[in-house]
Amino acid sequence: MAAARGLVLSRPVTFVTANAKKLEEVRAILGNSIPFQSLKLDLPELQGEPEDISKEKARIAALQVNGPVLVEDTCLCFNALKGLPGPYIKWFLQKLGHEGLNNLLMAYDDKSAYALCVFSFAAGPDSEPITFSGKTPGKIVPPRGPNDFGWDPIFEPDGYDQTYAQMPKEEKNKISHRSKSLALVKSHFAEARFTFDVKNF
Ligand SMILES: O=c1[nH]c(=O)c2ncn([C@@H]3O[C@H](COP(=O)(O)OP(=O)(O)OP(=O)(O)O)[C@@H](O)[C@H]3O)c2[nH]1
Ligand SMILES: [Mg+2]
Repeated sequence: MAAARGLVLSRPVTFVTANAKKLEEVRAILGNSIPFQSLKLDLPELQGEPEDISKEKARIAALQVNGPVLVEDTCLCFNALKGLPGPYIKWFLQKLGHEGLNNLLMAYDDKSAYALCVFSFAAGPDSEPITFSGKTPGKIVPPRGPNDFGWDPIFEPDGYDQTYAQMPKEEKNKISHRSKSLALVKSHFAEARFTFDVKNF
């Protein structure tokens, strides 16, 4: 059936990530709101500002998939360090661990931080990616809770006495950087009136 208005995507959106925990959360947050499939690829990442990193990931992903893609880049930003480690958190976490990340803030009273998630959508290899940013403020604390996703045990969102890791998943998914960013993605899809030509899926 032809769409009355808007853009028709003749292929499902592919969410490209090498991170299974991200995918799990994206599945839980999106539910059936946007039909998507996933592809496990570790995309190269530019250095620089979060939006530019995310957009470039989307450009590379759209070329590889040759169709519509969603990607995201996640940052953990310490206010005392003027936003660092930011997009480099993956490597800081890998090298320093939770204790080392806490130690980075030892010399500062200000332990405040924010989690930032920047999704990018590219309709195809020839389309300029659009970004959607979601931010959750909080603070860096000694680790509490299960250690099954990145820096969740050391991030305590403002207004909560639990770390992301201690919160039930549904609770984290209601207030997280990722869910805020995905809320914007969802409204973009609703406003742009993307229609999925499901017979091609
Ligand atoms: O505790 C966490 N709670 C989260 O909600 C969360 N989201 C991402 N991360 C971690 O932060 C780094 C981002 O780097 P990142 O965006 O480049 O991800 P990635 O390389 O793992 O996957 P991708 O780039 O293939 O999508 C990686 O170490 C991720 O594991 C999180 N940790
Ligand atoms: Mg990455």
